[in-house]
Amino acid sequence: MPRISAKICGLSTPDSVGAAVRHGASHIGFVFFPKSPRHVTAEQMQALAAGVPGHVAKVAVLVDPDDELLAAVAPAVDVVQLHGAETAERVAAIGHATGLEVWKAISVRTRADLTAAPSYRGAAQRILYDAKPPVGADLPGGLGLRFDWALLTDFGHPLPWALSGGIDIANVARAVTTTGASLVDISSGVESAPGVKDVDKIAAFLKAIASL
Ligand SMILES: O=C(O)c1ccccc1NCC(=O)[C@H](O)[C@H](O)COP(=O)(O)O
Repeated sequence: MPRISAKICGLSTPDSVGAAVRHGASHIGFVFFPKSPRHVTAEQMQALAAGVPGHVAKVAVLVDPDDELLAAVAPAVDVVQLHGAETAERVAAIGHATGLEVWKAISVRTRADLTAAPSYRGAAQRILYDAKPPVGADLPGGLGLRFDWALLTDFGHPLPWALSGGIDIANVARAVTTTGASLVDISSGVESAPGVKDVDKIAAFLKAIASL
């Protein structure tokens, strides 16, 4: 079992899913957000997820999802990752309704942004710290942006957590050393263009993770 686990996010082709699974991703993410170049439909996700072995957790990345979308995607995944403005009450309700593990993404730019995390205790099972997008950005995540990882150095984490935002093969060792993360999430860093996953980058990244 590697010391550091990795979620490869924003997969939309059989090749990229295959590369993530073959090279040891612990989690694979599917984005349900029409404005995203990584957007997949529930039907596409079901086809992509069909052959994924049980030890690789499938994560549905959702932004303020309604109950209809949740009902469509939940049966085919293991985790729901909420990347919108979901309150703790909504996060808890989604957990109860789906019976799935729920992760809440927190957008971070300053230390003050971290104060949102404790409010999800008892509602989410994990916090995903991601970089805060610029005002007016089309996407709430998947922008390849980093936040100041030193903000997490002495933070008293209220829940299990993962580190996200602008991670790539060149900086992942520093990301892990600085923050103490044991689960990292990557999307743009293993792409050749927005939404286009590069199987060689996926393989190289997961190889690098395994050696940390
Ligand atoms: O990736 C997207 O397009 C996306 C769209 C809408 C909501 C969330 C999205 N991504 C969330 C993720 O989990 C990404 O992996 C995370 O933001 C890190 O992305 P990156 O900085 O590109 O590695």
